[in-house]
Amino acid sequence: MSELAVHCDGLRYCFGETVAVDGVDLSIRAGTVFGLLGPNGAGKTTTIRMISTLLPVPTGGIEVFGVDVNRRKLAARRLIGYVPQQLSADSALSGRENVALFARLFDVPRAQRRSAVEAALRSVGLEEVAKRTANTYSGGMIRRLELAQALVSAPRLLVLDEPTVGLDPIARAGVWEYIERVRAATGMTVLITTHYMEEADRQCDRVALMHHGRIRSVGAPQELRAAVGPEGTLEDAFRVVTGDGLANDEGEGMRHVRAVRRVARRVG
Ligand SMILES: Nc1ncnc2c1ncn2[C@@H]1O[C@H](COP(=O)(O)OP(=O)(O)OP(=O)(O)O)[C@@H](O)[C@H]1O
Repeated sequence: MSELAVHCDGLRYCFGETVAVDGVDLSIRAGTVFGLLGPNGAGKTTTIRMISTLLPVPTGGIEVFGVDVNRRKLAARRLIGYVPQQLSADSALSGRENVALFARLFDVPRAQRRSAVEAALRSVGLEEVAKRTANTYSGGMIRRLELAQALVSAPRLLVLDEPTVGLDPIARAGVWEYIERVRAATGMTVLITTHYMEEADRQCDRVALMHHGRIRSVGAPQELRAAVGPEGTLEDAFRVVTGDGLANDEGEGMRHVRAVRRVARRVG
């Protein structure tokens, strides 16, 4: 069997009375693109924050490339690049300065920093505009800049929380083109959360359907679709396994994220 990039066993996480993650088991093979799908509040962000060492693992276990994230947090963190849902780029800094900041934060050795920053900018097609401050970038360019920030430490696992939310279809396709290009060049494993079912269907090797803190189904998109019939979509598969739709995917939470991303760009 091929190497596992991520292995989660019996994950559970509560915020007070709210059970955000409720017994999640997950295995992600190295070199694949894996999508964690579900509506707002399903528990996706909490799950990937535990995998990325940004939240402790109170119950259950997680290994990233065989490294226990609870016991060896720093070693695990070195393997992971994380792009959060919230803006992580500083709008007052240039593209290059933003990436350089992450190179320092992630302990890229000083002698390699300059070339690592240039390589990361090149890998997302921003080398020509790297001198400009991030507040002059479009939404799609900012997302690519955030990708470069995560890539500068050459992670083996890239974790992206809703990488294309709030972008127009062309910008979304652009972000995916660069993710795919980097993956092909490096063999990196990619874990994304999304509520865009069609995008996951096109881009992911395997997906997990998450609802109310639990994984309801896992498989290749075509397997999950085929299980609901010849014309089945992932959305149909989701409805069948959860008895619920994604009707709230344009709800308060997502509107809020979009508004936050827009405002953060403007204040820069
Ligand atoms: N910091 C927090 N304090 C209290 N409750 C929280 C906190 N973060 C998340 N929750 C709750 O935990 C549950 C899971 O949230 P989570 O953000 O993991 O879901 P999600 O699937 O990523 O949705 P979204 O895409 O909206 O972030 C939700 O009920 C949410 O309200």
